[in-house]
Order: sequence, then C-alpha cells, then structure tokens
Amino acid sequence: MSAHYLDISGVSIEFPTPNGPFKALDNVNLKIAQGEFISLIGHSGCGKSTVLNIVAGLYNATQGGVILQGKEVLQPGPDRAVVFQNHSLFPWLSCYDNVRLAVDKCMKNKSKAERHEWTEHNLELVHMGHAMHKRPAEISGGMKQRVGIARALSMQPKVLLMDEPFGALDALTRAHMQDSLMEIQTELNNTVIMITHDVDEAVLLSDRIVMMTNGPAATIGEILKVDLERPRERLSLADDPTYNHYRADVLKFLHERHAKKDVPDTKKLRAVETEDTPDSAADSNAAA
Ligand SMILES: Nc1ncnc2c1ncn2[C@@H]1O[C@H](COP(=O)(O)OP(=O)(O)OP(=O)(O)O)[C@@H](O)[C@H]1O
Repeated sequence: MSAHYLDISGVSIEFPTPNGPFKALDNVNLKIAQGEFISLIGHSGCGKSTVLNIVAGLYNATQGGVILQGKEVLQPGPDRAVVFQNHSLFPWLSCYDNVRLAVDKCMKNKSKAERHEWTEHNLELVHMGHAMHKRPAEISGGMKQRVGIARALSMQPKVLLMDEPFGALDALTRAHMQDSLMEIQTELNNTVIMITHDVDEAVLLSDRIVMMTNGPAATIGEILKVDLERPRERLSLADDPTYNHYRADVLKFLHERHAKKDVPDTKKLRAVETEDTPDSAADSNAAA
C-alpha cells in the first residue's frame, strides 16, 4: 500500500460571484493511500462536492492541487470515475449499453468479445446480471444506482468518487447497497472518496472519516480513523461499543463543535433568523 497514492495538497478555491470572489475551500490537505475508503462528511454547503469536483478535475483549485500517482490532476479523466446521487444513466440505452459505452471508451484495445465479457462481469458484480437488458425506466432507483456503480467500476478507475451515492434511496435499499459496496470493496480494493450525510454509513464503510468545518473557507476539521475489523456486519456493530464511540465522535463534531447556525432549532430559530443573511434564513424556514 503506497502512503501517498492521492495527495490533495494546500487546496483553496475561490468562485467568482457578482459580489466578488467567494472562498469556498481554504487549505485542504489530505493524503490518501491506495485501497483506502474515505468518507467526507460535513454540513450542507461546506464544500464536500467542491473537493470531489477538484479531485475529478472538473474544477481547478485556485491554490494548491491534487496529485494522483505522481501526476497532477488538471482535467477529468477515466482514472477517476464519479458516481452521483442521481444515477446519470442514458434513459434510451439498456443497462448493458450504459455500461458498455464506458467499456468501449476505456478498453479500445480489447476485442469485442472481451469488452462484452467485461461489461457482463461488472453488471454481475453489482447483482444486475438478471436485468441488464432493461432500460433505466424499467428498474428501481437502487438498481439504477447499481448500474451507475457498475459503469464506474468497469472503467477500472484509480479512484472512485461518490457524491452521496445512496442519498436518494430508501433506508432498506440503502443498507443493501452499502453491503454490496463493502463486498465489492473487499474484492477489488478500490480507492474511494465518498460524500455522505449519514453518520452510520460513514462509520460502517470508511477507513477514515474526514470531517469538514462549515464554510465559507471550509477546511478539514478532524479526521477519524475507523479501526473496525472487516468484513463489517451492521447487525453486530449496532451493539459494538467501539462502533458507537466512533458514531458519537462524528455526531459531536457535527452538532457540538461545528454545529451549523442555520440548522433549524426551534429554540434558537428566532435568533438565527436575525443573525443570518435573508437567504440562509429562508433555507432554515424551508427546512423547518
Ligand atoms: N460553481 C460555483 N460557483 C459559485 N459558488 C459555488 C460553486 N460551486 C460551489 N459553490 C459554493 O461553494 C460552497 C460549497 O459548495 P458544495 O456544493 O461543495 O457544498 P457541499 O458540502 O457539497 O453541499 P451539500 O452537502 O449541500 O451538497 C457553497 O457555498 C456553494 O454555494
């Protein structure tokens, strides 16, 4: 395992806005080892997707940068596959064709038979072999997300970037997907950065949980190493004191040390409304 497979170093970013530059991230530093599973957690708007987009090469940092296996990331590339919350499948293509498209792009030097086999293999890996000829409209949200993951895995990326991949799924489907992801992770030993808002998901899946401070100028507040043996089993972990200790650590970070001012709190709502900008107060009201 290399210690510096992916190096996010001194990353700051400013976005131009009508009111002048907006500093979203300030001096984000994170070294990730090959095969590590990292979760990014933090309040809404703190900059998690921005970090992911910078690693994906979709945004360029204003300062600092990202090095993947010794090479600077300057643009998107097939070595970094992204899975979004809302599966982004082409609706007119079957599940098979959605994956095959990526396989054809990434494995140009392989024969048709090899590409076919690889497409099927990846769909089977996410237990979608039985429905591979269906179109996205004919399958459930969880199944679509499986196809999105199969497509990302089929590219054999150096890093798998997941932006709340299970955020739109119901709790049971989500649990199944987390279990599948852990199985796949055991088999393939992918390097993963996953954004989540779910503390249990973060503890269950991660080797380290990276907790971000609130923006603007967000940065990494704390990093929690999750030393739980793998394979992890959600039922037995529910009563595991170490698991619950990690869980409490993340909750305390989010709700004590870095509580967000505009999180609706019936006792404090009036005070928050007078302190905050009209926009964020409107958000609080909407959320409440
Ligand atoms: N292209 C952009 N232009 C201007 N501001 C942006 C841009 N992208 C993100 N931001 C701002 O940067 C901050 C961080 O946004 P980001 O989407 O990374 O947060 P997040 O933590 O992923 O939020 P959420 O959990 O709600 O998805 C926000 O204040 C957002 O408005």
